[in-house]
Amino acid sequence: MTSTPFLAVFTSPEVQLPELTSYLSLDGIHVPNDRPYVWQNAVTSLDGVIGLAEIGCTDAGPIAMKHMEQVKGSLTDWRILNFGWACADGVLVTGANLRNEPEFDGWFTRFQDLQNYRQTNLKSPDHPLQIIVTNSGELPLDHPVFQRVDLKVLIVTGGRGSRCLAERGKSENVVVCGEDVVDLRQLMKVLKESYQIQTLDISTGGAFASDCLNLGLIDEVRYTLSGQICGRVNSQNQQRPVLFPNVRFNWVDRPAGLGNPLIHYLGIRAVDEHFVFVRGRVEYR
Ligand SMILES: NC(=O)C1=CN([C@@H]2O[C@H](COP(=O)(O)OP(=O)(O)OC[C@H]3O[C@@H](n4cnc5c(N)ncnc54)[C@H](OP(=O)(O)O)[C@@H]3O)[C@@H](O)[C@H]2O)C=CC1
Ligand SMILES: Nc1nc(O)c(N)c(N[C@@H]2O[C@H](COP(=O)(O)O)[C@@H](O)[C@H]2O)n1
Repeated sequence: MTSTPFLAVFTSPEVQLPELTSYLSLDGIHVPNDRPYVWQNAVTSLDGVIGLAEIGCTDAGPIAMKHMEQVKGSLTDWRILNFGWACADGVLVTGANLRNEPEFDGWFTRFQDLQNYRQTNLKSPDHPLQIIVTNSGELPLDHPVFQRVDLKVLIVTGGRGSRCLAERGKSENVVVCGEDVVDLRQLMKVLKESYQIQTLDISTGGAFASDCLNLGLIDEVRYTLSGQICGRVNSQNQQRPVLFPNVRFNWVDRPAGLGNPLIHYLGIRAVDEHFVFVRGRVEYR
């Protein structure tokens, strides 16, 4: 078993496999009986912004400072995210991911060393199942993720979304979980029981992830804390998307027996002066 220091510095921004496996080891995790083991991955500014939402840059890249060549830690963030995709049986994204990233052709690792790790060490299929969750059914059906023959894609929706998709001729690989909107507990159960998903990466924005947190469905978080402070609105005075828009700190509304999420930090990493990387187990106190 690899040693997993609590606090450490990555020796290079292009963080190599031994340091990735040490930081993000899945040794000893407990996969619940009724759902996969679930982690969320996100990059966030210090004030909780996960996308600038400016015209021409609706993705997460600017928060990770991907456009700034001198910021080496953006590569580390990208490697950590890609390592999660390499380890997961399924990666879950939302309609918003597809609408905001019309050119991104799938949530699978782009690095050959991580792909080799997936296939040789984990003996997993070439790519994780691409799980796209939508309530409205308003998906761009010409998105590149639907064009790749090497990717298995599953759309999960409720009754409303399935009608919308059917009207547009899409019923293949569409699963209905819930009545009008998606029942997230049922979704997780179906992924485990019908699709054999033991490990699930949630690479969504904050709205979906915090709905899952509210229901106690996330076991682990992997956050890249970017040194940026973005402000809550974009140049058009519209709210920017944030990491925890829906977490309700209202004990009365919480499901019976489920306390508020509390992060128990498992590992903290640094690489250059712009980012801190944290991994934590979610406890529900
Ligand atoms: N910094 C980061 O790490 C990341 C940033 N992003 C960025 O975040 C922004 C989007 O964030 P955010 O608005 O929070 O979006 P989310 O990714 O959380 O997606 C919201 C959409 O997800 C679907 N959805 C939300 N909750 C549920 C639910 N309970 N059940 C079923 N479907 C649900 C709906 O899709 P529909 O409308 O189709 O019904 C909704 O519009 C984008 O700018 C994106 O680029 C995205 C991923 C990671
Ligand atoms: N943690 C993290 N770091 C980044 O740099 C990210 N971009 C994301 N977001 C996820 O990555 C997908 C592709 O994003 P880009 O188009 O490269 O910005 C995006 O769909 C999110 O799932 N997360």
